[in-house]
Order: sequence, then C-alpha cells, then structure tokens
Amino acid sequence: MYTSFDKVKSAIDNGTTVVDVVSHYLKQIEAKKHIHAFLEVFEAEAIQKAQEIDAKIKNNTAGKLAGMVIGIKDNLAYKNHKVSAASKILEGFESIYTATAVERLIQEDAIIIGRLNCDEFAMGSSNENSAFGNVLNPIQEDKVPGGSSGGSAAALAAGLCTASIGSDTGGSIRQPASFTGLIGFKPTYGTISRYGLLAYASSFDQIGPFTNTIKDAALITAVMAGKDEYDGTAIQEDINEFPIEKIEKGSLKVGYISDCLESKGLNPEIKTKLEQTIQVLKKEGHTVEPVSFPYLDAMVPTYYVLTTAEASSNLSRYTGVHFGRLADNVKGVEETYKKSRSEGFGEEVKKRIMLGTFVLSHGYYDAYYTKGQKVRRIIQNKTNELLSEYDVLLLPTTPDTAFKIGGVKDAIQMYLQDIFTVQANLAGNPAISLPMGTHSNGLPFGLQLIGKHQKESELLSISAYLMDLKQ
Ligand SMILES: NC(=O)C[C@H](N)C(=O)O
Repeated sequence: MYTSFDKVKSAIDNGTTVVDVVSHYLKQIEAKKHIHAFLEVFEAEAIQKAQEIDAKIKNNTAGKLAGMVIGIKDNLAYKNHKVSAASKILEGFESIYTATAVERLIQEDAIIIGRLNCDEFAMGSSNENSAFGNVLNPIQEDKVPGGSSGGSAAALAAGLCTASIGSDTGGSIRQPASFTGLIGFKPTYGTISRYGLLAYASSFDQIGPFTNTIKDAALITAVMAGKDEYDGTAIQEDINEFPIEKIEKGSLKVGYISDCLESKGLNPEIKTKLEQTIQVLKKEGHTVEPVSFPYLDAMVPTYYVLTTAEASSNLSRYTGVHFGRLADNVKGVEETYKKSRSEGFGEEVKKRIMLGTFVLSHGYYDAYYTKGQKVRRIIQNKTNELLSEYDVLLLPTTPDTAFKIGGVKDAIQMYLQDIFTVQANLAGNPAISLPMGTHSNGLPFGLQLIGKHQKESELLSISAYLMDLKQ
C-alpha cells in the first residue's frame, strides 16, 4: 500500500496520520514475521515518534521525511538500541551513539521501525550467514533474498517499511535488490559518512538505500550524504539534494561491458534483457557501444584479498572484553580472546579473518596484499577511463536470479555472486541496480548502471529515465 514516500504523503494529505502509517507497517511486520527480515522491531517507540511527527505536521514544522518509515540494517549504530551485525559476539550490545546516516534520517523526521537481519558483519550473499537465522525472499519463500543486506531487501519487498537502509562492500545492496525486485543504490565511496557503520572493509564500505522509486532513493541518499567531522574519508561538502533531470532523446553515451554480457555464468534471460535494453536505448537515439573491461577474472580475487585483509584488522577489536560477549570461565588474556572470538564469530567470519591475516602476514604481504592494491588501481583507472568517454556503464547486477535456500554450498560459487558488483566498490564509483525484468521462473532481476565519481544526480536521472522506458 505505502510503497513509496509519495504514496505515504498523499495518504497523509487525505487525512491519514503517521500513527496510521506506522500501525499499518507494524501489522504487516507481524503478518510476515516468518520471513525473518527484522531482528528487532521498535514498536512502542515508533508509535510514539509517529505521534510527535503528527503534531509537527499540524504545526508545519515537520522535516523532509515526515511519514517515511525506515528499517535499518543491523550494522548501523543507533544510540540506546542494540546493534549486533547479526553476530553472536555482539549479542546484547547496545550502542552508545548514533551513526551519522541514521541521525540525519531522524533529524528529518523519518521513523526508524527496527533493525534488519543481515549476513554476519555483512559477509555473505544470501543472508544465510546471520547468527540469528536466515531470511526468506518474499517473492518466493524457498529462495534467499541475497545478502548481505538481505533483511533490508526482504522488508521492503514484503511491504514492511517505506524504504530501508543497507551497506554495500561488494554488492550487498545491489545484489539483494536484484533478487527482490527493488532499486538498490550504492553512492560514490565517501558520499555518506561511515561513522557508526560497523566496519567490515573500510575502504569499500558504503551506506545506501533500498527503495521502490528513484525519487525516494535520491531523497534519502541526499539526506544521509555530505561532510561529517567524524569520518575523514567522507566527502568534504554539504549535500542538500540530488536533482533528477530530464534526459533528452539521443543525448546519452552508454557503454555496455561486453565481457559481462559474454560471461559464461550469465543467465540467458538476463542477457536477453540486457540486449533488449541496449536496443531500446539505441532506438531512442542514444549512443550505445560495447566496451571492453578485460579484468573480470581478477575482480573477485582482488576483492576478497583486500576486503579480508581489512576485515581481519577491523574485527580485531571484538575481544569479548571491550565489546559484546565474553566467554564463560576464562582465565588470562589469551584464553579470554581465543574462547570469546572462537565462540562469538560464525564460520564465514572466522574464515575471512584467517584469510585476511594470511594475506597481511610477513612473507605473503607483497605477494597478495600489495599485488591486490596494484590490481585495484588498474581496475580504478580502467573504470575511470571508460567513464571519461561514457556517461554510464551498463552491465548485469547478478549472474542469475535468487537461488534456493541452502542451494549454494561452495564458497567460490558464493563469492562469484559478486562478479559484476565489486567493480564499483573496487573503483569507488556510484552504482545502482534497477528492477528491469522478471525471469520465466517468476523471480525478478536487476540491471546495473555504474556512474562517474560523485555524479549521483546524473546516475539517478539516467536510472529514472531507463525505468520509465521499460514501461
Ligand atoms: N558485503 C558485501 O557487499 C557482500 C559480499 N558478498 C561480501 O560477502 O563481501
């Protein structure tokens, strides 16, 4: 019912209260409990906030997001609320501060309705790595919703909030958006402050929204974006708006990455949809050309060498002493750390910490970490070179549609989910997954656009245009 902010606002204009809107979502959350999108619902608090915002609306003092009900991924800090990154090691931990992104949403009167399930520390592509149980894809419940922001995708796709927030290190917003038929937007690295985002791989992590409309994606992202004294890697300017401009016929230069289109693992129906999209764009007079990006094979290895290295360092703070869960009956530092970490972290997280420690270790550092950094630079340079000639790059979001729960057992197979999404994180560019098709198996899938650094308006404008062309 309230699938976009415009719909919420028009209901409010016609006499619906924000309390009504929140109550609607709470009922839906209860009815769809079994998909397990939420780890916690802030029921009483959301109703109370809604009452306050109803009063503000009456007094004409409400913020830009009054009436917007948002779920946040469980790796975003929210003062006096639990945050666990879906890990046992942080079970019961309450945050003592609020992430900048969340704070800015609240400042504009968005209502935070709860914390959303995800893969533990954002490591995964199916949400099966959550320590608190997996999430069902609301489109077909025997399928995964994708990951790591699987709860964020499932909650919005099931109609449990107006929008949701996730984080994207290597595709964690775009891949679940593709699997659930949503828009998933990863802005340029640094557009949104990472302060209060539980770090996985700091030079990759970026917060972003899941929405049903481009207008909502632009609005929410702009609210969260802009400089922040708590994150030195954040953009140095204030951002008020990402205006959506009209795209004129024949004005675009689109490069489609032929290596992705020809990739062996790509589902033929996704390939066909991409080819059709290319034809539609050409018919509208745009320049659409194949471009070569010959590093597809290097993408996943480079991503996993570098992100695991960063993760091994970032996750060293979870000792059971400073944060979260302390193992029972332990003596001395070594035993305390060992037992708390062994019991607190899940298998995938442990695997990545070990891999990251290995690639950073003396003797292997140059062979893996330094080499990985060099390849990253080559990928960045090539991406920028292509985007100096084209407005956007067009490629699939995922090789296939959502898979069966438990259906992908092989780690490499799981990592290959990210083959088309990690380019934007390695290069830092903004990228978006747009719900462009439905497969004959009944599942949605997305197409992806990669834009120029800090040109979110341009990317969102082209996205809106492409989604309109589709209809
Ligand atoms: N976090 C992400 O962006 C997802 C990616 N599949 C990973 O496991 O690293």
